[in-house]
Amino acid sequence: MRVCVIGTGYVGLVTGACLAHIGHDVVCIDNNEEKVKLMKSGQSPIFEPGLSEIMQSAIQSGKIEFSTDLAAGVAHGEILFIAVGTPPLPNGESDTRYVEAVARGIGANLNGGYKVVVNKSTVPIGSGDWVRMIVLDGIAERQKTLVPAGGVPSDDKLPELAAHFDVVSNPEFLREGSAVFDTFNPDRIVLGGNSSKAIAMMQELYAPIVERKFAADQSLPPVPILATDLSSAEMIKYAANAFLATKISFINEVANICDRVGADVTQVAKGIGLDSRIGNKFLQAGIGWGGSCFPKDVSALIHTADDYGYEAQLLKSAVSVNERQRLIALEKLQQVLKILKGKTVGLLGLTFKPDTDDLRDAPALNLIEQLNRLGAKVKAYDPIISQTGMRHGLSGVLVETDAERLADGCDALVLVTEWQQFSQLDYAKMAQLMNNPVVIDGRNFLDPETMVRAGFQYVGIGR
Ligand SMILES: NC(=O)C1=CN([C@@H]2O[C@H](COP(=O)(O)OP(=O)(O)OC[C@H]3O[C@@H](n4cnc5c(N)ncnc54)[C@H](O)[C@@H]3O)[C@@H](O)[C@H]2O)C=CC1
Ligand SMILES: O=C(O)[C@H]1O[C@H](OP(=O)(O)OP(=O)(O)OC[C@H]2O[C@@H](n3ccc(=O)[nH]c3=O)[C@H](O)[C@@H]2O)[C@H](O)[C@@H](O)[C@@H]1O
Repeated sequence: MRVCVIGTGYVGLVTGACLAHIGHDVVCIDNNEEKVKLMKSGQSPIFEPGLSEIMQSAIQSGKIEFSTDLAAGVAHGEILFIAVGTPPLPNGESDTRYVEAVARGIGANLNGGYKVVVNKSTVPIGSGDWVRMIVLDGIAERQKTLVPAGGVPSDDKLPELAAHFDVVSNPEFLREGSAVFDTFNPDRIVLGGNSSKAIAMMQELYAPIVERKFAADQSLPPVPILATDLSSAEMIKYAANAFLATKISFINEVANICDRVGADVTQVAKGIGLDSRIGNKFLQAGIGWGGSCFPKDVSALIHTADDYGYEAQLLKSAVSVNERQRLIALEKLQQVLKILKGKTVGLLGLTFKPDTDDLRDAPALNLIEQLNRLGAKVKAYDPIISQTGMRHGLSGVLVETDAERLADGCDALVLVTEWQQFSQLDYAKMAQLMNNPVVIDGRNFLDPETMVRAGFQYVGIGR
């Protein structure tokens, strides 16, 4: 099928490359010229395992193209994905201006053939109908420009074009760091909309994935497709992220109680996770959830509830537990070192989770800010950020090129991100290079006994 993906970030580029990999003809549009230039040369502007490989093979087989030309993308695609960002506004509400610009642009460039406009971006509930309205506005604006000078505006073609597109909500559930894997191995595909024609086209688009043709385990039953109305699909996305974020806040709260009573949260998580009603995923206690989505999506849902006069108390608590948890490493550093002024703290990891280069709303950023405020010097080593020099949004921290340089002269280390590489460092050597070999394990990732044998004082979260 002919697909156009507008917005080539973590979601758009992965979606475009994966759809090209399974045989569709994809045009990816972005208004960032630098990014488009890079992608045309076969390079991915983001770090995501497996992405460059499938991008390059799709380029070679002619299945994917990159462009800044929205008109050409709209003309090409029978399915048009909107995958631009929806960042948070200061009041927590979702900023939908990029979605609006794209929807208007789609309307202004519709060419008469039937199109499915797909909301892949995470958008406030009700956005499906709103996007339809904006596309219609775009069509109407173009109609006006087609009127000859001095002529009477005519809406003649408007009904025809308006009848030739439908809007579908197709929320995305991929995780950064495993985005390609998640796209080929989804737990479900949600399709919201009221046009059976549009839903049928989406089912055709996803058929190879549904049939597990590109799955890690091809013997699994087909991927469930859930067809819903627009609003329910939009709500499913927010509810899923809010539930997962709340689950993490829950285990972090339990960890803080464990710390006080002398229990070990890693054992407690195992014990409750074996109950199939609870499940063992997303029960890893630590320094809190971050990233580009959990914080903004939970805030947006709270804001939506507020708009309808409902106070989302549980969600607000999940957020406040998380805000406090973001500072737990600082509390522990103060317990061990007492005074932080003049001390040097080394951070192992900067990104909000492993296997990504994404620093958006990373817990490391809060920690750096607070340590600076208290007069500590902060250094960091991150396997990706240290290598690529992608330091956007980073200040008040010296980024070292390896873990031993990081350890040199430190009064404590804090493991912020559980990069797999951090399980294989030469901690005995690192301990010798430090002023004071203390490690705060912000992700309960390291083995306490190994760390003690290496000469460290080990402090975990709730263990
Ligand atoms: N990052 C993630 O893991 C996930 C994100 N989402 C949602 O997907 C959406 C996109 O998120 P990301 O991919 O992280 O965003 P991103 O910020 O990485 O990428 C957005 C892209 O859209 C481009 N763009 C903005 N305005 C444009 C326009 N008018 N025309 C063409 N391109 C334009 C930007 O240049 C950028 O490349 C958001 O709504 C997010 O909540 C959903 C699931 C997972
Ligand atoms: O909407 C989105 O953007 C995406 O948000 C999350 O994906 P992502 O943010 O990429 O990464 P996660 O693996 O969910 O981790 C989010 C945060 O929670 C933290 N986390 C995760 C799991 C856990 O047990 N404990 C914990 O503290 C991570 O360290 C990270 O800071 C969801 O898992 C995806 O399903 C969703 O599509």
